Amino acid sequence: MTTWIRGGHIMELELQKVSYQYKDKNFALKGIDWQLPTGEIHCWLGRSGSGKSTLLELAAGLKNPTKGKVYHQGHIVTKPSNKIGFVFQEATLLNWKTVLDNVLLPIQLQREITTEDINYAEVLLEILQISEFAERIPSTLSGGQKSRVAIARALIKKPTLLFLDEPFAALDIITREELQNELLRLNKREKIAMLFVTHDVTEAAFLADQIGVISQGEISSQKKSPSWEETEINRRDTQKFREYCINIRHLLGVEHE
Ligand SMILES: Nc1ncnc2c1ncn2[C@@H]1O[C@H](COP(=O)(O)OP(=O)(O)OP(=O)(O)O)[C@@H](O)[C@H]1O
Repeated sequence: MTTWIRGGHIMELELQKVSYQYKDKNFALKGIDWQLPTGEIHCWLGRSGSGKSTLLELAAGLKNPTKGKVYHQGHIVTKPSNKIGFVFQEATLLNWKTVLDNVLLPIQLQREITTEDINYAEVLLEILQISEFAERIPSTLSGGQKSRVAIARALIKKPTLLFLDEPFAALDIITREELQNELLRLNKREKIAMLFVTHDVTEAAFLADQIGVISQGEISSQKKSPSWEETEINRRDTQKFREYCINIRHLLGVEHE
């Protein structure tokens, strides 16, 4: 396997001059370059309609660029692979299956489920603190609990890279922050790289090692996160974090809260 090293870092994902145009030609992504090193969390932040979801779909191999190339671990991407997981805004769980079976679904679609798979699904439910709901059906869960199931399902095939498209947009702020904390813990514990799309400045500031601001189909600016000495839970209450959020708002072109 080719391993791509850039500036001493192994690249999980690399976009090289990626362009895309919808057939009606009303919207285009223009020559986007991006590098996501192994184990980091990057956020693409932008207003509605700026092209975040389109770019994420290109990065995940759900769409193919009109021009340019996408690489995962040095291999060119033309379709989704087992090494990636995807979490969408809607949890899209099957209501006729239990939570455990929903988590195992990506495996069931490919091959026979083994005891090892079930054990791993149970570990994921435990990490995401939803073990007690394993035998429930999704329609009996809250929005936040469903999001946890969707994350567990995205991790069942042990991806090295997780794509998340505004997964917490419909949740209340407290649940949202709990799940953001959970993602950080997962990232540290399992060393999974994440590419997270959001229009929420605080969410991007909290999660990302690097933020790319997307505006009208281009990455208009990039910002590397400061190093945080505070624990992940307390970080949001610090002056340093608030100032960082203001900086990012300026990059987005937002002058007032
Ligand atoms: N299938 C499609 N055909 C034509 N245009 C599309 C299609 N899907 C999206 N677009 C257009 O592409 C642009 C970018 O859409 P995209 O969904 O990537 O933006 P976004 O930043 O993710 O927005 P949001 O935050 O509202 O989800 C928009 O102008 C949208 O109208």
